[in-house]
Amino acid sequence: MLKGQVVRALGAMSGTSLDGVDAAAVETDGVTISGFGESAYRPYSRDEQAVLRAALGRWPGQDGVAPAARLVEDAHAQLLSEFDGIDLIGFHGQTLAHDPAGGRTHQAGDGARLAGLLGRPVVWDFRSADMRLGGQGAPLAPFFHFACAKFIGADAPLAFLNLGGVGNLTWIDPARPAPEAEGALLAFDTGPANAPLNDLMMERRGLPFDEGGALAAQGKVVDGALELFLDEGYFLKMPPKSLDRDDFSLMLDLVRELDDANAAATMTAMAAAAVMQGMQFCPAPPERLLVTGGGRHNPVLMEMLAVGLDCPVQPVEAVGLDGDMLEAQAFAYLAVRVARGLPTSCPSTTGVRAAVGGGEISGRIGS
Ligand SMILES: Nc1ncnc2c1ncn2[C@@H]1O[C@H](COP(=O)(O)OP(=O)(O)OP(=O)(O)O)[C@@H](O)[C@H]1O
Ligand SMILES: CC(=O)N[C@H]1[C@@H]2OC[C@@H](O2)[C@@H](O)[C@@H]1O[C@H](C)C(=O)O
Repeated sequence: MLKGQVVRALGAMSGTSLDGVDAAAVETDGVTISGFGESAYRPYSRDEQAVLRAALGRWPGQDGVAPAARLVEDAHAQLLSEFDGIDLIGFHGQTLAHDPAGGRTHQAGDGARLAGLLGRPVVWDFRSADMRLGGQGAPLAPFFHFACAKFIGADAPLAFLNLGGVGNLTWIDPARPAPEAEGALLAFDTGPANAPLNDLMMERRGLPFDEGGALAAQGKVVDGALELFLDEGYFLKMPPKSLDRDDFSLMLDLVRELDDANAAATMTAMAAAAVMQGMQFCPAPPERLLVTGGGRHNPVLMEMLAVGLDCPVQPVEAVGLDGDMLEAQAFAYLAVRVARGLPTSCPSTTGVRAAVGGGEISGRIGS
């Protein structure tokens, strides 16, 4: 791929919430974002979710992993075949397990098979190269967040917060020349965000999540629970650092004795508290916190952040971005960087020893 050539890349993400696949097109040369294209979503059915859930925490070769991977590939093939005029695909796959301390991570889905099914080049396995060089393998969206900061014309430090199943924060100094430049980025997973609350809703109410924060709004945050939660060593650890979806499944125990509304309020407050704790690591106060991911649709969570932080907290829509598609767009952008041999992570985003480009390319990329 020629330097400076703008291509139309399609990114696809199947997130830790296991709700479905997001796909979105981005026009970019791998450095500058020229524009955003169409997007689409394919939810997983309840049966499909059960297959994925059964494979959570498992590694390649273990029971239930092969059917989960095939399901992920087929769901992507179905969704991505709807797009026309695509030069390159960035395929994240479905994280089933993530063990940064053990140096391994598992995203189900074979990009080579997907490339064959779609007849298009696919960049995939974005996290392994970073881990081989001592990195956490996550988060990887920060280089894209840096490009977004440039795209929106930011000229002072700002932060992006993704409230997915897990939360992740990227602090950015947009005055720096490139994302891998010293002092341009600091990134890490803040803690659990929606995943434990979703698990609580399923356990107590048979619902996938607390729509609009309605249940949490009826409850009270219980004294002492936040302190116990924040006692976890993870929150004191210096970034970079990353988490697996279920690293905090014990959180449910902290609210076991509470009624449904108080448990939901307390868990929502825990997600907010993890972010507030994380914000203290920012090298300089961000001018604003731009929130992406499904958690920005939860007004109770957003209000807790707004009250607890001393900078404006806004959904990314405030700057014209699409918070439902930012992660899919990130993998479109990262795919182009991989194709061009540019780095996708650096010491301050994943703890990797040196800036590195991660990703395998299947299929032939046009010039
Ligand atoms: N209207 C809403 N009210 C409350 N919460 C919501 C709403 N819409 C989405 N969410 C929350 O957002 C979650 C989905 O977020 P998102 O799609 O960003 O996660 P993900 O991409 O799967 O996760 P990750 O970023 O960790 O990979 C839902 O599971 C739910 O908890
Ligand atoms: C191992 C893995 O899949 N991690 C996800 C997860 O979901 C949110 C957070 O934890 C983040 O670290 C990452 O995803 C985003 C897309 C990232 O890599 O930036």
